[in-house]
Amino acid sequence: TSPQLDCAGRILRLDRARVMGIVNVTPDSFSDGGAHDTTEAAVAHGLKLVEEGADLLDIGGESTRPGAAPVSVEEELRRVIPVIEQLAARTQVPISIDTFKPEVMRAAVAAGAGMINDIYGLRQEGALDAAAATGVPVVLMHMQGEPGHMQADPHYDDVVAEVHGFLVQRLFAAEMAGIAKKNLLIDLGFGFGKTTAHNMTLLARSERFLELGVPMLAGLSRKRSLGELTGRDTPSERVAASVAAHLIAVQRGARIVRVHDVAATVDALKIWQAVEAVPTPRADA
Ligand SMILES: Nc1nc2[nH]c(S[C@@H](C(=O)O)c3ccccc3)nc2c(=O)[nH]1
Repeated sequence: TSPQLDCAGRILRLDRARVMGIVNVTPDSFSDGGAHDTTEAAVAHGLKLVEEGADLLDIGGESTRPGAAPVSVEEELRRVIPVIEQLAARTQVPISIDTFKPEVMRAAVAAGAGMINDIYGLRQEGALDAAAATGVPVVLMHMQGEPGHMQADPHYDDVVAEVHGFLVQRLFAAEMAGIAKKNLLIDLGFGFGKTTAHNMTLLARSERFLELGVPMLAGLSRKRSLGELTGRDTPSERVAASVAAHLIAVQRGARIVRVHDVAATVDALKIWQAVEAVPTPRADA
């Protein structure tokens, strides 16, 4: 049986790389920031990404960009719950909640989310128990430091070994908390306490993490490192770089890519899948 994730009843097959579309529900990312506008615009954006071919959506109510103001539980719930309810009702794809707050995890799954995406790798107080109680798959991501200062001066003796060790520890903690291994995914956390050199080293050596035995998610979409490498100072000018980076991530083992530009990424992966489908010549042929 080919690998798959049961996202609260919505099955995400991992027989081929899957595309996770990003839906940010942060007032500053929509028109006048009014609550109704924000919900409506976020739902419309999510529906558009599914039309473009997204296999699942990632709903985030708190920007974790360096320097972003923290958001209260109440405010984050006000932002994400209506969007999750509407998208779960109007699409068939699994909905992931991008949060590190236990209360938001529980409420989001109750509202229809089928996956938890936690940039803190369930390290916040109560997060392990909350995630275990929901029974949905969880993405455990590596981050060095905190969003507020993680990019000040990231340093590793051996970035691959240190990220690997962190993920081994989080996988163990999650399984000890009662989360089945079939419900666990890992993510190297590109841009979370890493220089561009660190990010490229991790991307180059992604296959090293496959021995952990769980699907890997990669998120490089429009990130600063891609801007540094291309000279594209505006995130929306980093589409080609993002597509290239995610194609490489898939070639080196990633099973899910978290992207803004769904249509472009879906097209690129179709070419990859066509090449993957070509049978390997028989040794004696
Ligand atoms: N699992 C997983 N979740 C994620 N959430 C985000 S937020 C991202 C942004 O797109 O703004 C971002 C980029 C750089 C700094 C802060 C926030 N990035 C990921 C990721 O790489 N993996």
